[in-house]
Amino acid sequence: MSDKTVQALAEVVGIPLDRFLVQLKEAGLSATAADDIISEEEKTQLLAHLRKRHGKADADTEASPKRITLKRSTKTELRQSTAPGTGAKTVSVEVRKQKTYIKRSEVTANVSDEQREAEQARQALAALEAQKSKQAAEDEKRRQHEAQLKAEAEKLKQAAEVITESNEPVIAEQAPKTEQPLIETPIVEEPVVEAAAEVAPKEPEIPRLTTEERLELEKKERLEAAVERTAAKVRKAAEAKQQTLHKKKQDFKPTRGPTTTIAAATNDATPRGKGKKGKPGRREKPEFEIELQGKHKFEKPVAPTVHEVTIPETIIVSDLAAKMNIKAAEVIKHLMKLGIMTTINQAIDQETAVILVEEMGHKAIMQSEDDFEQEMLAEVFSEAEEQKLFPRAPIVTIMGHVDHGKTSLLDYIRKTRVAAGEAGGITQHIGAYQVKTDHGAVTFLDTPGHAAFTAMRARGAEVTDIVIVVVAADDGVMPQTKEAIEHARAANVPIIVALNKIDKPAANPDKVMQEMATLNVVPEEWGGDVQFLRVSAKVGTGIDELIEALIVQAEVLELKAPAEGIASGICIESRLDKGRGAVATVLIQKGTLSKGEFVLCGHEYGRIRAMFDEKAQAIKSAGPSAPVEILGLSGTPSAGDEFLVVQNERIARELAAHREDRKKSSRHAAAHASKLDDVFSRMAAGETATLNVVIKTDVQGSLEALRESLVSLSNDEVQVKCIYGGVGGINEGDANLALASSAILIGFNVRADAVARKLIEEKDIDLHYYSIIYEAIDEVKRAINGMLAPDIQEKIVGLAEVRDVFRSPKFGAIAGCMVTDGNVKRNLPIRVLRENVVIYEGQLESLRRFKDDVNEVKMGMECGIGVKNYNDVKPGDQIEVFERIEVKREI
Ligand SMILES: Nc1nc2c(ncn2[C@@H]2O[C@H](COP(=O)(O)OP(=O)(O)OP(=O)(O)O)[C@@H](O)[C@H]2O)c(=O)[nH]1
Repeated sequence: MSDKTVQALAEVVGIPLDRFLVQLKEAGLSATAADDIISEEEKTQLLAHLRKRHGKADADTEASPKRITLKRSTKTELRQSTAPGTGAKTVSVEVRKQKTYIKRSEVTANVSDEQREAEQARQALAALEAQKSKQAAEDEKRRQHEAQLKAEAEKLKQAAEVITESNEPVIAEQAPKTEQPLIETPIVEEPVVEAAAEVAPKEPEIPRLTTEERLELEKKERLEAAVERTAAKVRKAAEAKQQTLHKKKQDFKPTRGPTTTIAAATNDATPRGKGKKGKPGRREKPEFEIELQGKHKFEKPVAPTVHEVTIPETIIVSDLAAKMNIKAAEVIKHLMKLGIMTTINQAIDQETAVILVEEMGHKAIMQSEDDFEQEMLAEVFSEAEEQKLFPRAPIVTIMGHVDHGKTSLLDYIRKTRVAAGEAGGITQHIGAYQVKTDHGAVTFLDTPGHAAFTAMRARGAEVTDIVIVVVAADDGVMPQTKEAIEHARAANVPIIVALNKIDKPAANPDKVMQEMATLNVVPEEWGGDVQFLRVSAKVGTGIDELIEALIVQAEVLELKAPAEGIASGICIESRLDKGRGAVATVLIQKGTLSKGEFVLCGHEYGRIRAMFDEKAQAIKSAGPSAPVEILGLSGTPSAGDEFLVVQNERIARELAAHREDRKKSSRHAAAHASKLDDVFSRMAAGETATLNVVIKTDVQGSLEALRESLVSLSNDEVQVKCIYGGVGGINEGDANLALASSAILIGFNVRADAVARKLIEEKDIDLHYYSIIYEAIDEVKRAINGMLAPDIQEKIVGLAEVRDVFRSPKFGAIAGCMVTDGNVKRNLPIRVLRENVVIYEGQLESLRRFKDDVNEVKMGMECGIGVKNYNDVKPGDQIEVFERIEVKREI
């Protein structure tokens, strides 16, 4: 044990300091002040002195402890005199290690017994008073605190029961201890001890709390308070949940399955929370429970929803997914299971879509492309009665070879015939005009050339009634003359031949007639069925006769149309006018079109704000075969688009939207253009017995050979029909013709130009390039017989345009090129094209970028190309790089 100060020791033994100092002095110790240190020896000396003073034998001194040690529990015997004259009573005293001690009365040796007793009683009372008031204050404080806690969580007290209960014994434990006469030192005969022993049981000493104990107590109190608060929260939340659930149960309607699920789930969770007996257990998604009380709540579907999915002839994957209310990725995944690889923007056919939809548990409703339109149109025509048919003016297109006078002829007719009869003449070109004669009217489509004619046909618009084939009498039949004839025949439109430039001395109409006859266009005067008229677009010779011939032909054709009722027709051309908006020239085919009516044209619609004729005069209405300009459409429709009057804007809008959708789908859908691959299957299905081909070759000789060979492949089951054959590269007209006639395009040593390529790609026209005749024949033969073998197809991998030609002593002619498409690769075979016709086939000798030899040059880059064994490359030529790949085919 360490040395202590006088003050500390006085406190330990519970004697007032000044009295303790006196005792020290009596014991002969040197310490005189409170701060003086008392050593262990001095302590022993003090103890010996005290013992001596209290009458203990000196002999005891030997056995007495040499030091004062506070033991945890020591038992000693005290002798106490109960009354004067009686013997002393032995009291057994147990000393426990306590942190609080009873204050002992000051013992003074010098005072008399009475005085001592009085003094002791006074001091004991004072101490008691002080302790009592202190204890009372502490009790009051605790009571207040408890009252506060109880007020806070009165209802939830049991939540904190365990803790409260567990605390109580602690306090109770302390109480009995205070009742025990705890004496620091066994000074038996000291009256002070007597007093203490007597007083203590009556008025229990209140333990004086040390700082540590106070802190401990405060800590416990804080903990209790925290527990009470948390318990209160838990209780509150539990009550709220209980109320909500109760309310939910009351609100529950049998039809609302999802709510039941949630309620049940929440109910299950409740006991779990309570299981921890008031302890704040982990609550699962409290926000969710709070949300339940609000209006917005998630209702989890309990059963799969079956959608009725209308499926058009083709449908884009993303649209199909939207109709089933699922993600496109799901559709793609299911399609993959069906063995079909698609992308989100790809169209799938109706049959596949139906299988998929049914597989996914929905109901598929097959819808024809025209179902909706027919439905709507039925609405349009519901009021239309059987209309009486009246003869109508023929609609005429002029075709012919370059410079043979098509435009001149149209101009002459327009200027003379229209301007002569009508004041003001034609002030603007609107794509079509009408000529009136004594015998009737004739409508000319002011778009000369077979390209426009076929383009319109390719869009499905059969507008023309009669074709005038113009042949310059001084020039004769030329390639485009033949094309014009082929196109007219393909459209099954009667021909009238205008032998133009008859005013020219060199004109030789008989020679032209002969040439035409070889093309199976035999003049009437020679016993044929085609009218030939000698005209001059320059001087006007034979123009009247030409118009008369047209009227006669129209009569033969018995062209008739209802003059009244709902109007319909074809859009000839359209443009966007700065001041007037969308302007469309339409050709009325049926009925009467009036200003103010709602019109649907292609996927544009609107109310006709104004209507003009070819002389730009405002008109209120127009009948069959009349070309008119209309204002008020939402946009510019395409040439060949059908127009139709509808009852109201709603129908116009809905039909327009439907057509727009259709257009979107058809753009993605596989084109319906004929394919060599599926000829046999179509034949087998009884769909076709004809294989139409359009042939373009490098030279006339190849054309004839190929045409004859292909046509001769016809058998009892299938007929190969050459719709058109010509010399030169494949142009837009050829592509349109192939599309319009569902024909296969064959290019023999020729290539398609850029415009044609675009169209071929867009419409997915079946184009085949050949450089060996028997290969072409063989392939068509196999297609007919349904024996398509693995096909060696040529794939064009790159195209370079020759910009300049240099001479190199080493390589000869080097073509300075720009790669315009794909990649030019050094090791692949090449062809040199001039005006889309193959002029050479061979290998590359060198491929350079600047001075470096390279293996590949990409699109948009310049390069130098040396062609092996060929030095005749010219600027403007194209060098085509191709490879042969094997494609397995299926029928
Ligand atoms: N002498 C004479 N010249 C004519 C006649 N018709 C047209 N021409 C001339 O032939 C040339 C070509 O006439 P166009 O009307 O441009 O021929 P086109 O067929 O329309 O030509 P493209 O538009 O290039 O296809 C012009 O110089 C006309 O003046 C005619 O009957 N007699």
